[in-house]
Amino acid sequence: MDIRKTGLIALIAAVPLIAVLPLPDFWITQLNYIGLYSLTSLGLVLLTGIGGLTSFGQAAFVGIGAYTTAWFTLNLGYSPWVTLFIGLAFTAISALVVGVITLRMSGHYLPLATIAWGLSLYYTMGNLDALGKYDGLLGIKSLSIAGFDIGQGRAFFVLTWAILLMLAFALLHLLDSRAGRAIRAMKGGSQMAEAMGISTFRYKVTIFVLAALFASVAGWLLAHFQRTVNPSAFGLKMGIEYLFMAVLGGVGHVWGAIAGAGLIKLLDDQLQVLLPKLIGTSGSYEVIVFGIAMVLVLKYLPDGLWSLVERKLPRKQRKVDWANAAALPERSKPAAGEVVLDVQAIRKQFGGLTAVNDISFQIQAGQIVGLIGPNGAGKSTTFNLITGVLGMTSGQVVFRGQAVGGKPSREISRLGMARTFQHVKMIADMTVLENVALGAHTRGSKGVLPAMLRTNRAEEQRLFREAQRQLERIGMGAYLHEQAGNLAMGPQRLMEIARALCADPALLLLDEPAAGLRHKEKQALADVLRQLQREGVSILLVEHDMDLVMQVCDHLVVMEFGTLLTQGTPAHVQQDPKVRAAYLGTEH
Ligand SMILES: Nc1ncnc2c1ncn2[C@@H]1O[C@H](COP(=O)(O)OP(=O)(O)OP(=O)(O)O)[C@@H](O)[C@H]1O
Repeated sequence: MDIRKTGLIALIAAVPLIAVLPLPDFWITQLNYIGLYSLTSLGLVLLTGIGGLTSFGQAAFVGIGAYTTAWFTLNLGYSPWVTLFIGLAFTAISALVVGVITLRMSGHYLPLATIAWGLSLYYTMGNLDALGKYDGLLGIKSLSIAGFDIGQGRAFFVLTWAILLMLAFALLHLLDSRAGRAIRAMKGGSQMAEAMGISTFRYKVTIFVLAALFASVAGWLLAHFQRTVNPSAFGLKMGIEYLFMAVLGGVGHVWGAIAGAGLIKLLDDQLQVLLPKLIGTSGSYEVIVFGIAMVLVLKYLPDGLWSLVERKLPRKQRKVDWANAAALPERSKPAAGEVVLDVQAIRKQFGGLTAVNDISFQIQAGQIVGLIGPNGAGKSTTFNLITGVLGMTSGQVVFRGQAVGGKPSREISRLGMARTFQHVKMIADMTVLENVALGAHTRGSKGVLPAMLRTNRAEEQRLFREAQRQLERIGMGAYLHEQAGNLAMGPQRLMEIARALCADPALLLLDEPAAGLRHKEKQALADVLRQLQREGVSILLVEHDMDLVMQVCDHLVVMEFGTLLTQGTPAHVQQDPKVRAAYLGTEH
């Protein structure tokens, strides 16, 4: 049995064991708090560590869960088992509203917005008479099942840690799924994910709500454990502390959330006693120590303390269980000779600079068209106009008979236009197979909940089967389980092509696929492109390597200073004096 499995079994077995061992009550209470804090910091692993969205406002969601159950049980006599769901509903609604408003913001605006949200909820809780103002609400009843008190001590420990472990496993399942790969793809920016047809905004809102729900469950438990609620537990200071826990533990790792919460809770208690003794006066000196520890961790161990453990653990290879999975549905392919792409006088102006000046060309089914020109000619901009990454100033792009100008890149990609990037965009810590499966995102449908409940297995097998098929198609069958970040440039670029092919595209757009490749790798790439062409794939190739372009292209479009210099067969273009002059930099 591998060490990971042993560790997990030990963790699961520890819960009932701790409950029956004669541990002092103090330690059970400590573990109860660690469990409660871990629930919130687990949400932050998803939101901040995996999704790349920083929130200082999680404590406010803990507050919504806590105050809802307190108010409904105290004033209306509802059962806590009902108020849990009322609290979750309130949390979901408020997270949805806050999320929809703030998650379109980028950079530092989002953390600032979550600070504002955390502050405003804190003062709302502190100023409402119905919520007992800053004194809060007292006399909340303990949790019980059939008259048996499970709201304190060991029983509460079992309840909290059972919920925590259940959610931790649900999160692990989520991260290893179609939805999880989409969430992981957002961290380095939204461009790659959107090009895979993923609505990054929808996933951002989803993980924001999910993290808030985790916090809400913690709030519900906390209210019945402490039997009182007041705003101080849900203010900005706590919001920052939750973030500390997640970052210190290892914000990218599920188990890091628990490690971080445990460490902060235990250190906090010890330092509160030790530091005043050492310094000789009382004060919140532990905050200063945490601040320094945080800076050191961020500087020297940005992936948190859990990454030290993770490094020591053996990597588990995914079990190949999809050999008999059903094939994914395929889109209808263009007939030979059909115009797949019709670029009609597209123009892009950046202020006074016309980067693309009324460029027109067509691609027919099964053709490889090369878009060439000196540096700064406007090739990448043209590429981005076609794929919807940039909006055009004027003109139109017709893809398979449909005008796509003005559509966002994810919609264009869903119509069957798949692309690679000039600078490879991938998730370095995922395997090649998982990266490639991301390309088939729009060919699956299972979302977050089926992933957490693990009812998505059949679809996952179909996606992996397709990813393997595409990797084998381009000769990368031996790399399935390799970590993508460990690949050399050549295989990385091939991996991107396999990922694009996973979308079952009618048109493949390759942005400088030969850049950084060695001679042999370029030859292999040329073979792959010719093979794809034989299989009926149409390709638009932006490329500087003239040998490759002349070898594989049927038709060339030459640009210079944003304008169309000429177009035609490679032989025709090679003979054109204007092209020679453009490349040699002479007058024409
Ligand atoms: N976002 C932008 N804002 C302003 N100018 C831009 C922007 N993107 C590109 N440009 C300008 O548009 C022109 C065309 O750039 P583009 O990157 O499309 O050329 P290219 O042919 O792809 O060059 P290369 O081969 O070096 O990648 C350049 O003068 C560039 O500086």
